[in-house]
Amino acid sequence: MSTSSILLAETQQLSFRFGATPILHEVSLAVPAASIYGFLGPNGAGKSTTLRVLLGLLPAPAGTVRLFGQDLVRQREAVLSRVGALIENPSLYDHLTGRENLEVTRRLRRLPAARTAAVLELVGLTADAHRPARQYSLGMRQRLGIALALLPDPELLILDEPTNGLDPNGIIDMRELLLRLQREQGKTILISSHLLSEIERVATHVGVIREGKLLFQGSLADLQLRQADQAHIVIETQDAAACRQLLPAELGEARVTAPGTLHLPFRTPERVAALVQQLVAAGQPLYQIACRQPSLEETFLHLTATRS
Ligand SMILES: Nc1ncnc2c1ncn2[C@@H]1O[C@H](COP(=O)(O)OP(=O)(O)OP(=O)(O)O)[C@@H](O)[C@H]1O
Repeated sequence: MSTSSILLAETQQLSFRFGATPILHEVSLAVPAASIYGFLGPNGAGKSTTLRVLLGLLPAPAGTVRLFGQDLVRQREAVLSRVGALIENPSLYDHLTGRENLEVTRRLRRLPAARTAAVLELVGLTADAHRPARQYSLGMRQRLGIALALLPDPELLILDEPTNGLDPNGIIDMRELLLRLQREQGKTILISSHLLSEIERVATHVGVIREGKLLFQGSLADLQLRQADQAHIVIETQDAAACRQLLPAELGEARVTAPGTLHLPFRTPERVAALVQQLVAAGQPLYQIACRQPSLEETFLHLTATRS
């Protein structure tokens, strides 16, 4: 089996209810080893719930959640010892310095003394380690939270919306940290966000969830392919409605978006050429014709838009 096909975190047909309210519907998440897996969806989609089930913080139906190929329920302690997590904001002692915050946890967990300096370095907080946590910016607090999660040197990091509320510099720092952890430390990172733009530059894989259902899962390249599928052409003419009437077979699925503008799905260049010929033959002026491809963000928004 190749490295990329080994799954470090996996749910199969995971369904979950809070009381009588169904929250997750048969979610089959597959997080490959060495990936940065962006788990995306709007607020309330079920991201945190899924991550909590993966971390054993919410009860999981037996046999449906695996970490490192092992059943979470049966091997709970063994597998969770290999996972580091930051869920919501980190709990910090504000009066203690960054270094002291780490030391408290390191001693409690009986980890080697060298780990504190190592994780401070990794998250870029060495120079600020002597300052009380209360003086830290939100971005620094999040990075200290990640340092805490990294103390036992876990193979898998699970981060729930770590960029929430960060300013652009904080987002850039976080992006660089994630890349460093994956590339230099070989970590696998599962990170949730409601904004594609915050993670599209670092994610290798994405899962898109809406209303508790996984709508898309694959590599970022797969999402880009889906984007290519949604390309369409825009025709500027004099009377869009008249063109549609003249060529019902060719323009039946076109949308008239302005008196002289038609939008229709792009199929092949040959079909575009044929359409242009037919419009001209029918005596319709063609002012402009363009092929438009939605951005990755538009593809994501289209996926997550609530359908009526
Ligand atoms: N303890 C709870 N009891 C009942 N319902 C809950 C509980 N926690 C979350 N929910 C509901 O479960 C659904 C999914 O919430 P979840 O927090 O997993 O979404 P999310 O995608 O992480 O969104 P957000 O970014 O807003 O946290 C929401 O409708 C939420 O109201």
